[in-house]
Amino acid sequence: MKKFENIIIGFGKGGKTLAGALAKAGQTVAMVERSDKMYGGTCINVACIPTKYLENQAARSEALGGSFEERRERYRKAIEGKRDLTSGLRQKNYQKLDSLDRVEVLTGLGSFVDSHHVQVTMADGSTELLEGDRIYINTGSRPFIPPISGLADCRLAYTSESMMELEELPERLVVIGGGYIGLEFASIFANFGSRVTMIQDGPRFLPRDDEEVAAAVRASLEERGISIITGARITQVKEQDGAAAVVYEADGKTAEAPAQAILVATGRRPNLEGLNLEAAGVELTARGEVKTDAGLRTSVPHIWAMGDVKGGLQFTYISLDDSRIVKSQILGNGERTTENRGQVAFSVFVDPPFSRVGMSEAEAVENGHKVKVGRLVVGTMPRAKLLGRTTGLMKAVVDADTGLVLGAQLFCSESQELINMIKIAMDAGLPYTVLRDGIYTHPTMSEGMNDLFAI
Ligand SMILES: Cc1cc2nc3c(=O)[nH]c(=O)nc-3n(C[C@H](O)[C@H](O)[C@H](O)COP(=O)(O)OP(=O)(O)OC[C@H]3O[C@@H](n4cnc5c(N)ncnc54)[C@H](O)[C@@H]3O)c2cc1C
Ligand SMILES: NC(=O)c1ccc[n+]([C@@H]2O[C@H](COP(=O)([O-])OP(=O)(O)OC[C@H]3O[C@@H](n4cnc5c(N)ncnc54)[C@H](O)[C@@H]3O)[C@@H](O)[C@H]2O)c1
Repeated sequence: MKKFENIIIGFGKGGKTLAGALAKAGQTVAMVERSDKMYGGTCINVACIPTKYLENQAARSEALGGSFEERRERYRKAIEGKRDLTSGLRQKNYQKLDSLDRVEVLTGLGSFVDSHHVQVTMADGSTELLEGDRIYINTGSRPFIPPISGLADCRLAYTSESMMELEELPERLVVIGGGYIGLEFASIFANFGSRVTMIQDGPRFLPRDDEEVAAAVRASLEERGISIITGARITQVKEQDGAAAVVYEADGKTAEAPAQAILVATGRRPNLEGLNLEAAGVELTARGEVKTDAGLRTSVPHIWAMGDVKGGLQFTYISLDDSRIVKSQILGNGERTTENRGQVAFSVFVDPPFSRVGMSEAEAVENGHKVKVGRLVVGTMPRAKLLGRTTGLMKAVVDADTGLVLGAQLFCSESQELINMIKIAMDAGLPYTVLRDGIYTHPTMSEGMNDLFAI
């Protein structure tokens, strides 16, 4: 049996960052990762980085235009390029931890034996027993596959991960789900040249976002040829002769969407497979997530959880911040918690990207604020014009009494960068006039703040 001060199960963003910090502080760490294809976690291998690479390649391909055959060839090259990128990152991530004297990386499935012992089962079936003073669960999430008749057996149905290994560009793609993965893949494959249909169950497109901005996002996707069906009940997936069809009911009618490929993007659930949490006495929430307090401690005092496995927002930067919170508990003064981490912004990388932070106008009013709303049509901005990226709308919500920024929704080129500036202003408690009256470099999208906040 090997003894460590810290055992981390899962080589995700939170886990690897914490491992480095603990080792730097002189502590020993065992990093347990079940797959040699996943060093560095979901983000760099099968999620954020490869999707954003493909998003960039797809936009370039769309700009070049050409026949479906030419687009198909560019798609194949992009898949190859994506593999090179992720394998390079994976190797770097492994080396970065493996090169640390106090860290040992063990490649095998981690399972609790009791609250201080983890058994690691390697690919060849051999096992190693570890003892840890403190244990951290960072096992991420996996796709939820809804119980739709014919879906589980359909060979043309993919998750986001298997879809990115698809060698051939499908002529027709049906995306099930209108969340972040659904939107990003719909946008990517439309830019590569597939005919895309997106089907979601809920009646409202982007249900948590400002209606006017959501309508602008929808109109832009539809103009790009993506067909969006909301309020649908999918009843069956059919497959015959190398083609598939998604059967659904919407507006009181039954219809079929034909497909060469179906992407299932209906949410992700905590990855607890094989962990044997009961043996450690770690409790789950009613939703099946690892239950944690504001310091990310589980129901067992020397076990913590970070990232997707503990539920809540599923983003790489949340897992990263979770590691800061745990580090603050273990190595610091325990001040940082989930309650004081500040505003969390989101960006969905459609083309152009859509980003938000804080409250929408409707949410602010519901929360009892008297609001002032700024609105900017992106097509009027010099930067948007010179880039030829004139699609978009920005909205900002300000508390009319205090002048504090309550939120912003930006659908425009570079919104994934702009939103962080607004987040900082909100965290710092700056009045909106600081953004309104700032001197910005020109010609940039940032200078839009002068007009957006001129309210
Ligand atoms: C297609 C897609 C695109 C995304 N795009 C973005 C984006 O642009 N920006 C963003 O911020 N977020 C994005 N996300 C979300 C983001 O990827 C996740 O929130 C993040 O990767 C979760 O990290 P984590 O630290 O919780 O764990 P992960 O990175 O998921 O790591 C968990 C690790 O644990 C391992 N593991 C699991 N069980 C065991 C076990 N029992 N023993 C040993 N090892 C185990 C897994 O193999 C895995 O390597 C995207 C997600 C997807 C699916
Ligand atoms: N840019 C980013 O930061 C980024 C990108 C991709 C994914 N992610 C993360 O990954 C997570 C998972 O993404 P996701 O898109 O799978 O989940 P999601 O929860 O965002 O969306 C799921 C969608 O599927 C729909 N749905 C569920 N069951 C359905 C059914 N039977 N028929 C039709 N529609 C159905 C839901 O209404 C919803 O539109 C997200 O929480 C997100 O945080 C982030």
